[in-house]
Amino acid sequence: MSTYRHMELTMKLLLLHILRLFKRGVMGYKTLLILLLFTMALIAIYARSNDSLLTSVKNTNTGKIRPDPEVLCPKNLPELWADMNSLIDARGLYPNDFNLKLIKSAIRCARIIQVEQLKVQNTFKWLLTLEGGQKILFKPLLLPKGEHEHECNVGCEHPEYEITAFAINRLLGFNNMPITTGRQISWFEEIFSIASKEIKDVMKIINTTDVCFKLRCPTTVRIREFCFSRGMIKGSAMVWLNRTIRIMYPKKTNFQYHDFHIYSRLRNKFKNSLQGQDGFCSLFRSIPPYSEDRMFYHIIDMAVIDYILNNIDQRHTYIIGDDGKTIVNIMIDFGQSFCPYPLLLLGAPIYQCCSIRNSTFKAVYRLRDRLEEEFEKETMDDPVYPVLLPNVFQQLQRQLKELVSFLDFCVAHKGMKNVVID
Ligand SMILES: Nc1ncnc2c1ncn2[C@@H]1O[C@H](COP(=O)(O)OP(=O)(O)OP(=O)(O)O)[C@@H](O)[C@H]1O
Ligand SMILES: [Mn+2]
Repeated sequence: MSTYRHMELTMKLLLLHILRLFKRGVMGYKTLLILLLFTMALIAIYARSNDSLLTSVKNTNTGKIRPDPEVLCPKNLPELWADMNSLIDARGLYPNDFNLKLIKSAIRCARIIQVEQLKVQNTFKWLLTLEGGQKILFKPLLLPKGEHEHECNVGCEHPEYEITAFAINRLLGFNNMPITTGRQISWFEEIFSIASKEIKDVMKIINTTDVCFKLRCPTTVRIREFCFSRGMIKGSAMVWLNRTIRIMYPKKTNFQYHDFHIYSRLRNKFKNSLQGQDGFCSLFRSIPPYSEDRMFYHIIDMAVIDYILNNIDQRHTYIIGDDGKTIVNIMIDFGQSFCPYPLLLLGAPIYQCCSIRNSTFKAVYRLRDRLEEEFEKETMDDPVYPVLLPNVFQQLQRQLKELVSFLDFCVAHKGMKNVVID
């Protein structure tokens, strides 16, 4: 029971006791009056303190919400968001020389003006509108870092892996994942006053300082309560693309990128093709749009990142460019990364096809030699820092090394000029 509920009951009992004593003639009118006045004063003080509880939490948290006082919050937000959105083209979502630091600090500290609950799929998520109009997909960190609720994180996902995926996507020069960073949000200071009844109904305020909600991870029976101390919620914040997002389903077949995956083996007609048969890659390449180089090598890039992150959930996803025609390949959905089991088949597009873009090939080897320092540089100022626990980071290092060994194998068997494509 909360302290306040306790106080309320104690005061009611005190009142009853005073009245009982008066009835028994133990006290006179004067004593009764004094005691009643004293009790009423106590109730008034209690009511005031209860009323100001939200404010008092708010006050103690002031100054702690902004992640890093060193990073100034950008002022010209509407222009900043507009510039960012105008940079999307067929090559990706932002250019190599883009000022990510500035955008990330804007995502971390811009005022939240609207919050919507997105239909809960695998992950509890809010769609936030930040000052200047940019929408952000916010997924709170629920499970403790490194804890696996279910095999391969199906069910309750890990939003810190979205932040990791963005860093790796960036370090490999793909630049096709929507910009993602950690953000800390205060329920009391930033959400409460703008939240709809639907959102407030989900959240429970306990002891008026901790905010909790109950959630059943879709694949598990158990309902868990997740609590945020002082209402401070950390999570991943991803730029929302105001576009139609589509998943690639090649025409006249149910054959798609997922067909390489161990998890989709059961659902597709090509299940036997996955068992390392040589013909699989040429079959894949003969199916539009994978007959087109740009599409095929995007699949290889996806396999690179999925292998490094041991992620089972990615699909070939794209948006349409400003001209209404061009396909812009993007990468999303990494909350199920770092499956604790080795999933060799995630690397099938690499070791079966043995064909990769020169830029990806070089970036993979470069990253292998500098992963620790580069990842640290990308994430050191993140509010969710350290983004990965040491054992998960070691898994990342291991997976990257294995990926390099696939490429070594390809080069040894097919020769560099047949593996690396310009
Ligand atoms: N940055 C984004 N911009 C626009 N739409 C997005 C973005 N990220 C995700 N979406 C849309 O929201 C859907 C759900 O997002 P996401 O896959 O990240 O959530 P999830 O809870 O992990 O769901 P899933 O069950 O598919 O794993 C996506 O399929 C996509 O259509
Ligand atoms: Mn997901």
